[in-house]
Amino acid sequence: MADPDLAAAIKSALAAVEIPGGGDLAGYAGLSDIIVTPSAVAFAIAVAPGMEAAFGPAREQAAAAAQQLVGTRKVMVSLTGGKPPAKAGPNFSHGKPVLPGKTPVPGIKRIIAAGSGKGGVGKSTTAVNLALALQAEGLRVGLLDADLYGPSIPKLLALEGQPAIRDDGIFNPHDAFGLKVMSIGSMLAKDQAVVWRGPMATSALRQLLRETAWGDLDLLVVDLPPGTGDIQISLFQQTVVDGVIIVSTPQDLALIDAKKAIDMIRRFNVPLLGLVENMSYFIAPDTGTRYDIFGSGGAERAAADLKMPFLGAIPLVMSIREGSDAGTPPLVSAPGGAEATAYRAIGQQVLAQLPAIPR
Ligand SMILES: Nc1ncnc2c1ncn2[C@@H]1O[C@H](COP(=O)(O)OP(=O)(O)OP(=O)(O)O)[C@@H](O)[C@H]1O
Repeated sequence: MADPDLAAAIKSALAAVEIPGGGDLAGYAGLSDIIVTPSAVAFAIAVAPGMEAAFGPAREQAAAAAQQLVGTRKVMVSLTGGKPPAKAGPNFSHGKPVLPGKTPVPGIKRIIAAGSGKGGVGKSTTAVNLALALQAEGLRVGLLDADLYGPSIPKLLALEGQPAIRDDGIFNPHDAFGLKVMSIGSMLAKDQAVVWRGPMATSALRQLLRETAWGDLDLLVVDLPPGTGDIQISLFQQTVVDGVIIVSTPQDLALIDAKKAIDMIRRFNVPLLGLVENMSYFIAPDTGTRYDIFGSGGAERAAADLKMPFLGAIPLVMSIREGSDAGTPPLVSAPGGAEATAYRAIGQQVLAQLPAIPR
């Protein structure tokens, strides 16, 4: 069945799901769009605060009804708190309609995410240095490590200990070089393996995002896990993400994987800010000579093919690896150096792509 037909069939099936207070889910104003991807089907039900438990059975019935129609695709139905939207019409953010179910995170003006098609391409390193680069532009910036399956931000920023928890159960984020930082990694014992099942992962994300005292932030950078899984779906469903940057290495294989991630982001109508090519070229530490070890221009051409901006290239340099491993990113250890300059140029491109941030 074609994707739009499948979404329509699921919506029809939801007419059989009763909701608290009378009526059915298909006709409920808090039902989001039904997103169909090659491997998953996802939608959200926005409910008034305190109504989550009452809507639990409707959520389960909706998931079961959808599962019957979608074969092996994975079904994700999330209940999102906050006020359901008024029936009168859609909300708007930056002139675009906001899907029902999406609620802003109080105090945060913009949210951007760093994603990649596969692991190990330097997404977390890029997210950290991009956050610092945006801070260097005068913004108040936070960083959320949503890579629940392989959190690396605590190491990259040398975060120590666990975040403090206030009496009301809200986390106080870490402060790292002026950034407000939360990572699931700082809540785990060292080297503890994490196996998150879908619902646990999404509720951990919700908690990190919404139960952290971020204060007033101009921008939050979210480090996503690689690929196209529960965390991405959950983030895009529950709040307005102003844009995603895709990090890729120059090898074609990585770009093929990146294409899948890009396709998914487009399906969720989240703006793609552009492609960053990491470990793009090598600079000899002794002579400063540049070597295009994988050929040049691959990611730039790929960005053009994918109709998305090319944000810039980051060299493959030992100082990035060593500084990252030691918890001192280049933006901190050598703010005027070539690496920091490359990240700052990308930060400026990102800001140029985003809607202006009100001050
Ligand atoms: N430009 C670079 N030059 C040299 N080393 C780099 C560069 N970018 C990242 N690295 C190194 O590559 C390794 C992987 O980086 P990182 O953890 O940021 O990748 P990732 O894509 O977030 O991976 P995962 O998704 O598995 O967490 C790290 O050891 C990091 O220090």
